[in-house]
Amino acid sequence: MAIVLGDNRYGKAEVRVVRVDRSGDTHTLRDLNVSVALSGEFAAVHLTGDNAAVLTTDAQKNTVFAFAREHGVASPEEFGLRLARHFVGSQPAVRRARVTVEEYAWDRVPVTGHSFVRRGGEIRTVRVTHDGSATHVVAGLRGLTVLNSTGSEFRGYVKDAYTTLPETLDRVLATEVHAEWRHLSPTASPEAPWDASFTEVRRLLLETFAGTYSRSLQQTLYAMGRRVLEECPGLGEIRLSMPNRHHFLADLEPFGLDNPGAVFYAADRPYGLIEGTVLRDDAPPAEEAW
Ligand SMILES: O=c1[nH]c(=O)c2[nH]c(=O)[nH]c2[nH]1
Repeated sequence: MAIVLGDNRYGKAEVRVVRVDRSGDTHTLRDLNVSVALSGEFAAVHLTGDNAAVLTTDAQKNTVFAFAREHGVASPEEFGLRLARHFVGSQPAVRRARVTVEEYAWDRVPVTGHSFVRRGGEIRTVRVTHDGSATHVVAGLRGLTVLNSTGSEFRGYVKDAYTTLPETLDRVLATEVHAEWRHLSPTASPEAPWDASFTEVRRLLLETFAGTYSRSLQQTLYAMGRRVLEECPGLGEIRLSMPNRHHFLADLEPFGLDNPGAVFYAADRPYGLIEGTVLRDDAPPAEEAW
């Protein structure tokens, strides 16, 4: 009996690359999750610790970003083919490359040429509270994921000993809106046009996110809440919770490539979490509604 190495592969999993094409006023967006798995002549790596044949998973990740910049992303198939052929063609030890690509679909928000809403994943919510006399309806949504590929800056903040974030005049602003709004009691009857009301608030949130030039996500949050209350007199209060889904500019300088807002790394965690309530100052408080 001998113990032997069986099937094996290695690579970088879930490279979250976002390619923005800014040619013209109307931007286009490709949002991919790319995984690479290489296999071939890698017995020595496992058996003796000899790394001579290893193309690092870090380099594989860099290749994904560099190819997105150099060649663009015409389709996930084209991008996957280009990568797989590159790894097999350039590395003698690699006999097989498996490139897995997930694409997240975004629809345009027609207000601007640079605003997008992600397809799917959105949930409408309702909380009804009734105690025999008073009734409260809190309607809402979560998972409304939106992105502006320009029209957002962030600067002028505190620079303490631990601040390293560079100021920016142009960044991607993306968030997953979680919003709940409280209907004032007089409108809280079963016959009220609830669907129309929901559609209207959702439209206002989306349009305001898209149409607001942002100096911070906090400012955008307030603008969204304010617009909803201005347009919907039957609402007393809106609570918003908005994670800042950071999109960091990929550093392509080591590969001799510039990156004028074209290729981003969509970070998963940690994320900034921006939360706030916007309310009418004359609305009766109703903590029990929440
Ligand atoms: O819109 C932002 N608000 C912040 O408070 C913040 N903090 C940070 O690091 N980036 C951002 N962006």
